[in-house]
Amino acid sequence: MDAILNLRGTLARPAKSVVRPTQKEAEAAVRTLLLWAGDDPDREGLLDTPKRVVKSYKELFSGYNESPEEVLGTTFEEVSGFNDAVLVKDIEFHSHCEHHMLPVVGKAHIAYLPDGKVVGLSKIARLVDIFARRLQTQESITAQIADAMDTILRPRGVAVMIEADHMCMSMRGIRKQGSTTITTTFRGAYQEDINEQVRFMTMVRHG
Ligand SMILES: Nc1nc2c(ncn2[C@@H]2O[C@H](COP(=O)(O)OP(=O)(O)OP(=O)(O)O)[C@@H](O)[C@H]2O)c(=O)[nH]1
Ligand SMILES: [Zn+2]
Repeated sequence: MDAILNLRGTLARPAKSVVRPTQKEAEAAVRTLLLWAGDDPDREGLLDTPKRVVKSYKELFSGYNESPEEVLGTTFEEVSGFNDAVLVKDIEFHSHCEHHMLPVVGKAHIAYLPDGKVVGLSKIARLVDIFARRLQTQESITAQIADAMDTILRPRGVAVMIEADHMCMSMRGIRKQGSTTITTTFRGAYQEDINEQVRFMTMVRHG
């Protein structure tokens, strides 16, 4: 054990220190799983697999090292008084379910009603990746995106919709192909005004 990892993104989870294993320890764990799957980790094709898996985990779970506060920290106020809805839709993401560690593939649609300042559009897509690149439930990603937008940007309202396919539903277990899960959540004016919700849904579906 060589490092204490201070989990960032306090909006998502309470700050907590976890002990991160060394790369060698992580590779040994992958080797154990290869044996558990019934294969021979010493055959040529699998020799570098533990190293590759550990490297890919760094990328797939990079969201633990990133902070929503930093990403949404840069805002612009010079927008000629614009204060109507901004919707970024069809933001594709890849995540992993926290129950089976299997892929969740989907799209996020995020709208907000600015209150004097707007955020760079790419930052909204970055925010999705911060939460997607962690072990998640779809409900949690939805709520965490909305909470981050709400508490950091302080807009008049936030709406989030996520549509995703869960591999743990199709590759294993119940094995139902093609089902999609949709989650929505609303904050501020979107929560209070059903017309804003309808407008959001219409913009998501019809542009
Ligand atoms: N609500 C919710 N459930 C999820 C999500 N991802 C996976 N699940 C579900 O988590 C549940 C875990 O159920 P368990 O009974 O503990 O585990 P399991 O025996 O592997 O369940 P099965 O998938 O039914 O075989 C399953 O019903 C999954 O479909 C998610 O994002 N949100
Ligand atoms: Zn799952």
